[in-house]
Amino acid sequence: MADKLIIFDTTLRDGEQSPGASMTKDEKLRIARQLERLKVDVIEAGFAVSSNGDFEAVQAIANAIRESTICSLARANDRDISRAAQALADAASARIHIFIATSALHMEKKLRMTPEQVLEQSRQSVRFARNLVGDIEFSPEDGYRSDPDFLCRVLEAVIAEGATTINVPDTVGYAVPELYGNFIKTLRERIPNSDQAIWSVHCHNDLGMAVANSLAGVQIGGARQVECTINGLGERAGNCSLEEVVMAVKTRRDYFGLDLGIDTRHIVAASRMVSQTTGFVVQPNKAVVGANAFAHASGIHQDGVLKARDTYEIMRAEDVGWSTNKIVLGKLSGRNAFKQRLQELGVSLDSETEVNAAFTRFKELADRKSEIFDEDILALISDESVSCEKEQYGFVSLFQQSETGEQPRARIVFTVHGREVRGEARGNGPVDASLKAIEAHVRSGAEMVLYSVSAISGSTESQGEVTVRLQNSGRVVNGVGSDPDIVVASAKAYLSALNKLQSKVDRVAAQG
Ligand SMILES: CC(=O)SCCNC(=O)CCNC(=O)[C@H](O)C(C)(C)COP(=O)(O)OP(=O)(O)OC[C@H]1O[C@@H](n2cnc3c(N)ncnc32)[C@H](O)[C@@H]1OP(=O)(O)O
Ligand SMILES: CC(C)C(=O)C(=O)O
Repeated sequence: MADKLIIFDTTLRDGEQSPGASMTKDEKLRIARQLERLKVDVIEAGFAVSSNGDFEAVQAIANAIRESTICSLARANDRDISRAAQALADAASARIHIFIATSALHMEKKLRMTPEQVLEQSRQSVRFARNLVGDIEFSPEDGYRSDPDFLCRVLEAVIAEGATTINVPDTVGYAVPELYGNFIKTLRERIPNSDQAIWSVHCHNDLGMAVANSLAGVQIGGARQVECTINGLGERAGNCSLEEVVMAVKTRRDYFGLDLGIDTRHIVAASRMVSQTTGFVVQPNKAVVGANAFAHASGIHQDGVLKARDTYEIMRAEDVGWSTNKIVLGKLSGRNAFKQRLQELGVSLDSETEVNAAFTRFKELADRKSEIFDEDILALISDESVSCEKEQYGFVSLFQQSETGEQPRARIVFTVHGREVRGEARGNGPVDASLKAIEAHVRSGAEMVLYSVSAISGSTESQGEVTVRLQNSGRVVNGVGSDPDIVVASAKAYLSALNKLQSKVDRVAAQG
């Protein structure tokens, strides 16, 4: 059987150390329940001594969560440890995480203690904690920048006192993968009782290498616990991101050869919950949980994914909690993706010529608009000019000008039986001026009985759809036009209605 990699989530402790990410007790409890659904092995719920609120949060989580081990951080002193033990009293499975800095810099400048004092305090604190809780994790803070000889002495001593997990933090994100992996390997080889503890990694992301360093600690160093946070939240540039490290180990099981207890289908929900709670937006290109992590925007990729998803996807979106992958239509999309979307929307065009006409219009639109929504496509298809039938009037271009205090004016170019004509007019508003500019040439005499505008999708980036109803000699027709520019959409709708009026006239004439 493969070794298991223990996932220790510290979103609620180190994640909360991110400036602005502080959480209430109820928020922490809600996230803890989601972490339990995710089947995280250990949840570091807080730092019980830090405030009454955090004590209560750790206590509430310890009371409520049954499936994960609940942990509280504590400095290497009796007061912190007692408070942690008190908060964890009702946990189904409790852990106290004791830390003290071991780098020369931290000992001298911050703790103002000699190495021998730190060694003795480490020993004593673990001994004290062991009388309260069986599961003790010990972290030499700034461990990666510590003198290895001294670190070996400290870690050997705390294991002898009963520490069950040894976590080697790269507190300031200074490590690089190979060196960090070898650092842990060396410690494990040099410390005689190293195999009496589980080795753990805790990496910060100051140089963007937290995940890579953690994985090197696992693969080269032999660590079997990774400390991480949802969305990589954490002090300064954050911690190793849970979703990335978990999916790396799962996706590359061929390389890591490790089992995980995580139910990855809850990852996206956890990411959203943490993002919503803290207000820290997840960047769209964030691995695994970013909105674009499973989205394809370019034609060649879309074509590949539609034929076989694994051409461009190394993980399944569904396995991390997305409902599916996404084909995002835009200016780089190709015909195959466009046709597939038409099919999904239940649109069937009669011929390849119609599809090509629609595709050309789609590309024109995509040049003006960064994302094409399904509603845009439906509007594009319903727009009469997709039809390959001969039309009398066709839109070409529009110029309009409006300024406060000035009467708007419009100049339009459109085709009449394929020949370009121009019209110019002033009106009460830009739309009125544009339609009058058409009428200046066409002189249909039709009466407008309805004009309505709606946004096709929810943002100002979306297309406007305009419906125009014209009435003439007892005939009533509707014209629809769509465009990101609603004045252009209005002109298109008007021309479309005129075409319908004209085709009714032609049909009546043909029927004799
Ligand atoms: C690398 C990490 O992420 S470590 C975790 C960091 N997280 C936090 O600090 C968040 C919660 N912290 C807090 O709420 C507060 O800092 C508290 C309650 C822990 C302590 O508050 P205060 O008692 O006011 O002390 P303050 O924070 O100003 O200074 C820290 C003290 O702890 C000492 N100390 C720091 N680390 C340790 C340690 N691991 N073990 C023992 N003492 C320590 C410092 O030397 C300093 O002691 P001093 O007051 O004698 O100079
Ligand atoms: C307490 C320890 C594990 C820590 O957060 C760090 O060193 O970054």
